Amino acid sequence: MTAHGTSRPYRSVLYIPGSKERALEKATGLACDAIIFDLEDAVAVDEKVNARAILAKALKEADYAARARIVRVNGLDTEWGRDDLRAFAAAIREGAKVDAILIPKVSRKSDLDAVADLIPGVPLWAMMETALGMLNAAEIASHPRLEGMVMGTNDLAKELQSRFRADRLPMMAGLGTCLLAAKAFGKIIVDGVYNAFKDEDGLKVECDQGRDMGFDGKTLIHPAQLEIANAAFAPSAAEIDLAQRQIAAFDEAEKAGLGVAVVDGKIVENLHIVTARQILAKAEAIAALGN
Ligand SMILES: CC(C)(COP(=O)(O)OP(=O)(O)OC[C@H]1O[C@@H](n2cnc3c(N)ncnc32)[C@H](O)[C@@H]1OP(=O)(O)O)[C@@H](O)C(=O)NCCC(=O)NCCSC(=O)C[C@H](O)C(=O)O
Ligand SMILES: [Mg+2]
Repeated sequence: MTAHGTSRPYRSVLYIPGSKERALEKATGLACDAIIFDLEDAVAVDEKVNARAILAKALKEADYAARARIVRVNGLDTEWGRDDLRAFAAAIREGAKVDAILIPKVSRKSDLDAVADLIPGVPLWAMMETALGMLNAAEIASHPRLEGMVMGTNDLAKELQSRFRADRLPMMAGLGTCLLAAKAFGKIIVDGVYNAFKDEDGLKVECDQGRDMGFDGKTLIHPAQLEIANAAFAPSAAEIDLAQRQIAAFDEAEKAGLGVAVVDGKIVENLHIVTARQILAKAEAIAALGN
């Protein structure tokens, strides 16, 4: 379940530079659950103002259907941040469909307050990518306007001066801390990007690790990464089958006045049924998307 008790999938969350008209158009037909329309690091300084206008137009005119539309603005400590927020507050009033505003490099809860005042009524998401943000993850997650968190593992690696490892050992303290914070406050949390976008095997390893940890999905930078993320973060056929059998066995146990059932040699209690129902709800939500 996500923040609002729904099972909206966030298996694949694709970044698209706000300046790239071809990619903005292409995304209307891509099998991603959500799109981060980026005005920050994917957009060159000379393109910042132009990208804002291109993106506002796309979000008014293009049909992104069920995909969640998340706009990543520039930080308020840059010359573009305030104008990005003003432009999108106006675009939303004029009919642009925006599901959330994503704020980069959130380090404190007060970073969210500053944005919340400038764009009332729109859910906020936070990029978790600074060392201070890791230390303040719980208070950031507790913000009432916050709906989701996105790991920014490139910026985090830069701050930590860590090196890439396939097992992501240097990232684990930050990933785990943010995951705990998001889950404690019922927020969505998606994993960071895998930069080597032609390396399918490496991406699969990272997606499986993120799924095992409990992330809702993975941020992606190229359409070629969608299929692997969608598969990794969807309930597998075996998980669906087990969930169905657990629910049936537990129903039978309850009818017999018992609080515990046994399936495949393992105990099933009420808490496992909560998980089983979540798995089935997510599978249904994905089936409804048709991809
Ligand atoms: C990585 C890329 C620069 C590669 O671009 P390109 O060489 O053009 O790729 P292809 O020729 O293979 O593209 C094939 C077609 O796919 C479309 N395309 C490419 N990327 C996207 C995309 N992201 N979304 C939608 N469509 C896309 C191309 O237009 C081609 O279409 P067609 O003309 O029909 O053939 C490029 O993929 C790219 O720019 N990716 C996004 C990079 C990005 O957003 N970076 C910022 C986010 S990462 C980050 O900042 C995370 C965080 O903050 C942190 O700190 O970690
Ligand atoms: Mg970043």
